[in-house]
Formats: sequence, structure tokens, C-alpha cells
Amino acid sequence: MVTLADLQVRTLGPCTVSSPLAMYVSERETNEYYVGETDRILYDDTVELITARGLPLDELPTFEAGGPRRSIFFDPAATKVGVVTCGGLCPGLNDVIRAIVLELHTHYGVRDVVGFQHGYAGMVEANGHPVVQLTPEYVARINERGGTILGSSRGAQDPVAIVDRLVELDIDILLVIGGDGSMRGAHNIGREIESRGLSIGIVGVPKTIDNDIPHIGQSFGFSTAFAKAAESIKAARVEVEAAVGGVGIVKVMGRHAGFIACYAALANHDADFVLIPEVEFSLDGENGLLPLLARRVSERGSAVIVLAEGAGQDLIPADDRTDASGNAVLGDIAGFLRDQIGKDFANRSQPLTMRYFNPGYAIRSVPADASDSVYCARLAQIAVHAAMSGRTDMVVGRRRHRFVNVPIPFVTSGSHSVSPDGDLWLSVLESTAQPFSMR
Ligand SMILES: Nc1ncnc2c1ncn2[C@@H]1O[C@H](COP(=O)(O)OP(=O)(O)O)[C@@H](O)[C@H]1O
Ligand SMILES: O=P(O)(O)OC[C@H]1O[C@](O)(COP(=O)(O)O)[C@@H](O)[C@@H]1O
Ligand SMILES: [Mg+2]
Repeated sequence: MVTLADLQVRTLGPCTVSSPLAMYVSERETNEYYVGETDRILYDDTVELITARGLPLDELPTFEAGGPRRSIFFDPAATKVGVVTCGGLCPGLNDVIRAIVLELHTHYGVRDVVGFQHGYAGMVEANGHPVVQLTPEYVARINERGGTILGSSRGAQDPVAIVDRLVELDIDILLVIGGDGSMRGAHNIGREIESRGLSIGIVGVPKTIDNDIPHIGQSFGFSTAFAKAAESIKAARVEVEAAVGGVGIVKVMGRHAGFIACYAALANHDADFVLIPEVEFSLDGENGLLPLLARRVSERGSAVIVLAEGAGQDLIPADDRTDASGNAVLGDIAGFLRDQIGKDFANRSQPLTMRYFNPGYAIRSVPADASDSVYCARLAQIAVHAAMSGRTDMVVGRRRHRFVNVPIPFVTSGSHSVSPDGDLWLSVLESTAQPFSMR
């Protein structure tokens, strides 16, 4: 069970430098739209959950508020910041990079900001990527492009070598834009820094189109990504409605979390089945996919299945391989389903026209939409505030509209997934009218 101690953010030391942003915040106090420096944000958000803890108010699990402080740890004129993007792409990476650079330059007066190329791999000198000097001019219009101007990578790197590189370059703060793996890496780097007694801060901006990082609210770029996936569902609907016995399968990303599938399906509100890793399903039997699909097609003329890539892995042979970062390589559930549906409709002598859509990388390589761009910029600002005030081994997030600073070990200790008992999955069931259990 989460405790207040789990949510304490580590700092490098006392804040003795007056912040250039002090004038913006000196008069501000907590109100409906702002959380003051010393206030805390509740982990629980219902009366029952809070009451069940049976704790006095000051012992309840609470988060530190994200945002600028009156005093900071680093002297901006003497501070050098490094930025790195790691793992798979996600809409908004360039927005985050740009906002970090602008916040550091414009508000804090930090002039020395460098970008490491190609993730952790590129930070290690043996792999030979020079750093890029990030100036407001350099990042001026990068937010208009998808991807990351810094490049990214997967694959393990030695934290000792990474800290050696930080020391060699005189970096005071490393800002890591990456997913769960990157944050595990960042924590290891932070521990290496601590063991050497160095005052180098490490702050993360969590990135994942799968939306699978816990405790940070919705991840940036997720909304852009599922909107893009929803376009394929719309196309599938058009195709199958024009066909005889039309069945559309739209496979979307989502290794262990089906958020993209759920939200993209809800955005259209006309998928017939949504299959996600968190909810097992059978092929046969009264509630199995195959008979349900056959019935839906005969009743309505067509059907669309939205399939998360990690769904139904128990139905196909396991693939023991992992990628360079240790992530499991998934079995081909879409291929398996297409094959099974084809055979099943043939056995029933039921006409079938199958259309398969795999938007794949197209949903994560696009630029962020306006809403995500705003979110990226704000998360980046919060990350800079935290880093300049000497906070370390932490990520930024936004829980129920409040920006928060969250210790990395807390976010890497679990993962965020669609709860079969939660209201999101209930909405999906209501939208598709698929049975509560398909087993
Ligand atoms: N458990 C881990 N410990 C340390 N570093 C890790 C760990 N998992 C991943 N990394 C490193 O973080 C980087 C990105 O990880 P990856 O899993 O590919 O993407 P993401 O951060 O998006 O989840 C890679 O360089 C990888 O080696
Ligand atoms: O980029 P790769 O190595 O092809 O991996 C694809 C995977 O990356 C993801 O986009 C998630 O990436 P991260 O782990 O980097 O967040 C998954 O949805 C997808 O399964
Ligand atoms: Mg990951």
C-alpha cells in the first residue's frame, strides 16, 4: 500500500539561490487553480478511499506540487543542462524539447543546454555521437515535426559510463524524456551519481503512447496517437459496410496496456469488439469471439474489431524473444485471428470479406495535436522548475489537473493498464455491446 514516504521527492540540497521566477509566485497561495509550494496533493480522491486509510491528514499519501519555487538550488548562470530522448517515438517529443530549452533560456537564463543524440546509447562516448547545442533558434520550429530531433534508441547502457560522460561534459542536470525503461535507466544513473557524491540532478518527462506509466495521469502524445488510430477505425467501418459479410480488424499498438484500443474505439463509438491485453477472451463457446462475430455480421451486415497488439497472447504460441531493451516480442495475434475468422466463416458457409488495417508506427510518428502541444509545453516547464530547484530521481505528471512531482521508484514499481473493473472498460462495453465476459 502506498505511503507518504513513497511519494517524497529526493533533493540535491537546500535552495539558496533566489529564483528568477520568484516574482511570479511570491504572492500566490493555493486556490482552485493553483497549488502553493508547501501544499500537497492527495493521492486518493474519494471520501471512502481516504477514510479507509484511517490516517491523520498529515500522514495521508500526498504528492508534492509541481511548479516554480521562490528559491532554487542551481545558479542559472553556471548551470549546464543535458536533454535526451529514449525508447519508442511518441507525438510531442519535439514540443517537450523545445519548451525545455525556451523555459531554461527565457525564464531562468540558463544558456548552456545540450542534446544527446540517440538516447542513452548516444550518451556513451564509445558510440560516438556528438552533443547538439540547443538554443532557442535551433529549436524554433521543431514542434511542427513528428519524431525527435535528437533521435532515440533502445538497448542497455552502463550507468557508470553515462555518469562519466555527464562529468566529462560538466552537466548539472539531465532531463530524460522516455518511457518506463528510460526511467529505470534514469534511476540507475541517479544512484550512480549519488554514490559518487555528485550534485547532478536527473528529472524525467514520462513518454509513452501506450499510456502505461502509472501515477502520472495521461501521458503526453497519447491523445494525438489514439486520434490517429481512430482514423483507421473509421476507414475500416467504411470498407466493411460496403462489403458483403464485411469484417474489419484494426490492430493498434499497446503491448501490455489497451488504452489506445479503448480510446480509439470510443472516439468512433462504432466498433463491435475491442480486444485488449488486460481482458482475456476465448475464440469458441457461447461467449467466444467467433460465434459472436458471426452473429453480429449476420445481424448488422458487418463488424469492426479493434485489436491491441498485446491482446490474446495466451491463444498463440509464446515468442521468447525480447528487443534490445528487454521488452517482450509479441506473438502475431492479428495474423492468428484473421486465419481463425476465415476458417470459421468458411465452416459456417457465411460470406466474408475481411479488411485488415495496421496503422502501426503511423500513430506515433505524427506531430502532436494542439491539445498535446499545450500539455507537452506545460510538463516541460514543470520539469525545468523541479530540476532547477535541485529535485532529482523524479518525473513530472498531471493528476486530475494538478501538476505533480513523483519519485521515479514510485512510477517504475508498477505499470498502468486498463482495469477490467474500471469505468473506462465499462464505457467500452457500453459502446460496443460486446458481452461483459468473452470466455
Ligand atoms: N530495467 C532497466 N534498467 C535500466 N535501463 C533500462 C531498463 N529498461 C530499459 N532501459 C533503458 O532505457 C532505454 C529505453 O528503454 P525502452 O524500454 O526501450 O523504452 P521506454 O523507455 O520507452 O520504455 C534503453 O536504452 C534501455 O536500455
Ligand atoms: O519501436 P519498436 O521497437 O518497434 O516497438 C514498438 C513498441 O513501442 C511502443 O510504441 C511503446 O514504446 P515504448 O516502450 O518506448 O513506450 C509499443 O506500443 C510498441 O509495441
Ligand atoms: Mg516501455
